[in-house]
Amino acid sequence: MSETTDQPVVETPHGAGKPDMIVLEGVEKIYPGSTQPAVSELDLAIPQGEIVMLIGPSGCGKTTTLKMINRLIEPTSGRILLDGKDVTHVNGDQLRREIGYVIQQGGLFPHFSIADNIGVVPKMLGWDKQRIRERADELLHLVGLEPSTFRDRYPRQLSGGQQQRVGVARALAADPPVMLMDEPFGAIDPITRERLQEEFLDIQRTVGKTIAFVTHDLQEAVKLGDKIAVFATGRLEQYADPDTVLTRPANDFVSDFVGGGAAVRRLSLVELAHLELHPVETDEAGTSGATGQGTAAGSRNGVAVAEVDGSGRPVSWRHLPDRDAAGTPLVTVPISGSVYDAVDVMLDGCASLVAVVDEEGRAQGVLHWNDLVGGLRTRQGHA
Ligand SMILES: Nc1ncnc2c1ncn2[C@@H]1O[C@H](COP(=O)(O)OP(=O)(O)OP(=O)(O)O)[C@@H](O)[C@H]1O
Repeated sequence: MSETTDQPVVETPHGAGKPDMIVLEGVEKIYPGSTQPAVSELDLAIPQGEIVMLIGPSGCGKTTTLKMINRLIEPTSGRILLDGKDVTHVNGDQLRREIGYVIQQGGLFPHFSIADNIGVVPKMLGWDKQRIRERADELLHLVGLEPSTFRDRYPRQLSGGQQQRVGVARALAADPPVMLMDEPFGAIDPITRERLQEEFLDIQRTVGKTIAFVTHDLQEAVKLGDKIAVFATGRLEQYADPDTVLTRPANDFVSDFVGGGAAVRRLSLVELAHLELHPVETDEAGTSGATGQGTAAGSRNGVAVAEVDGSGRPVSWRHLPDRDAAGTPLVTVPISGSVYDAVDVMLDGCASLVAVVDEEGRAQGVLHWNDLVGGLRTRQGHA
């Protein structure tokens, strides 16, 4: 176990060559009537285009920190810079129009239609109606909601996950460079939450915002964060990339917070697309083994062969080199996922191997349970 240090360990305060978009310098918050700072002498720099996850136990000052960035809460002392400009004393309302903000359950206005919810900030900025309408439709598309179905509905007519998507669309409406997200997926069931996380990463690949994101969930922090800021009460204990936080916790507090299971959590950092997978061949259902499409004669002793449906999607194992194909369930995982997702699918399906499939659902390779203990091999050029 590492020693407890007096200073927060800030290992990667800057992104490689990227300018810092959000900078907190010696920021402190002491609420009226309190003697203890809720946030104490905080230095934090978030590089442009990165997602930084703020995590820590309840009451440690995550939300206070987030709300000081858009000045919903005024810092007692210290400076906040956005894109190099000191915003500590600028007009707060003005500032908040330039910063996207997403909260739990979307925080939508119940009496506004979905389109009007998305258009709140553009309207304040004086955009004309046509432009606001077009922007709302564009963003509904981006977050996976069909505009013609959703634009005229009211928030109560949407599921929690759909409301959350609208919350993200609303925050993006005026294309702010910075987004603040306060447990946006906290109140969503685990399956929907995972889907929203994937979609959020997809959207971020398109929009490239600088994002400060509060979460309670370490797995979420590891999955979404370029960096993780771990807070104890009012204090930053470690600020580093997820792998470093999991493998080299800065002190006993972080070590205890990360807890057991760090090795399993790290599996979500290993992308299937970067792995050397076992080869797989395919036979269309109904064909005999020898004539199946894609099956090289004589190769099937050493190679897994999956039976595929008319669309080329694997449905069952026809041949497995070292086990009974008929008795082994065929489970699949998308190649855009991580080894963690593959393990999850294998455990869920009681399967000792998984077919990794592309976007169309076609088999690209196989990952075996044994690979996890025997050592995962990455493809050349990918660490
Ligand atoms: N308006 C307020 N007035 C007084 N104290 C406050 C106020 N808001 C928060 N606090 C206190 O400041 C501390 C930090 O609160 P904050 O909400 O930032 O924590 P958090 O890490 O976001 O917590 P949680 O994970 O439970 O949401 C807590 O002790 C809280 O009680």
